Amino acid sequence: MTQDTRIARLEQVSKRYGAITALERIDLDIHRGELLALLGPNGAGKSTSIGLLLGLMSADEGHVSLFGRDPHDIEAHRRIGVMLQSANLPATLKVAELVRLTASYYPAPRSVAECAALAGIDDLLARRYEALSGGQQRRVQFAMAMIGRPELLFLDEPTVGMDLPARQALWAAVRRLVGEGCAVVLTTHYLEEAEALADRVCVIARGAVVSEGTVDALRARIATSRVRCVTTVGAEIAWRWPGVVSAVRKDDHLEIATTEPEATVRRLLDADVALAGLEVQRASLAEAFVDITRDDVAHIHQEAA
Ligand SMILES: Nc1ncnc2c1ncn2[C@@H]1O[C@H](COP(=O)(O)OP(=O)(O)OP(=O)(O)O)[C@@H](O)[C@H]1O
Repeated sequence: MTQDTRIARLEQVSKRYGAITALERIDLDIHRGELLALLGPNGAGKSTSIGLLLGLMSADEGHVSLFGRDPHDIEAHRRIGVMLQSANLPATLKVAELVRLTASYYPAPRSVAECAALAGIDDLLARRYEALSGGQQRRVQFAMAMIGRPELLFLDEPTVGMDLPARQALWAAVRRLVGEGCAVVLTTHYLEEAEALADRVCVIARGAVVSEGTVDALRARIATSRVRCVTTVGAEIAWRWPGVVSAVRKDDHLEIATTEPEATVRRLLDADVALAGLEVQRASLAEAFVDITRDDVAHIHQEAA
């Protein structure tokens, strides 16, 4: 018998806010040790899904569980860490005090020093929280979310407001936590963030899961690759080759979309011995996301019109 690795679940869950249906019979499993990226357009139901798993609200229908328990259960809460989009923290406390206070809630927390090093906040410990920049506050919130050695960490748009080095440092820290066996649920609108970190991606739109799989599986839904090079070969010639979906000349570059990149590259090299600057790119997760959610985004815009 295979071991059940599911540590958090939404089963056929519906959630309504008055007349608005935020989630409609959604199923979502989070497995031990995985990094699950929860993606979707604005208003898709990501925060509501997380809110239900955290016990911040109750489902109208269906079943929600956290470590096999009710999500309000204090024992379940001691096994999770949370970084939400907004955090109401006592602003006048120093960062070290905030981190220590959070640690006291957990049975076997990291030391403040270890946590500060991992979150990159050593130089902020003596500062008052309210005096920090937005990006610095996010780093402190991350430290507070992981000081308890959670088995499951919820990160809701964790890198909003962070500069590139801070973002990359957080990615490295998240990778380390996952390497130690911590499961992570990440919501983000930065698709390169999901691409860099996720084992599995779940795309939610209009309250339901519309696509689920590895980053590679989602990218593979887009069959075309881009081939770009400096060449004298004309677009009208490339159009005739098998697999070529489009060919466009931009200054001295030829840009080809093709379902058979290897065959296209072979043709190009045969046709032009002086060809230079060859680039071949598979579809990105961002392109796959646009494709998967195209109908839903169009629907949202129609409703707004
Ligand atoms: N407190 C609330 N009262 C009424 N409607 C709400 C409330 N919270 C969320 N909604 C609605 O429920 C739907 C799902 O919202 P939710 O915040 O879960 O989406 P999201 O995917 O997290 O969006 P975003 O990417 O914008 O954060 C939206 O239509 C939203 O307007």
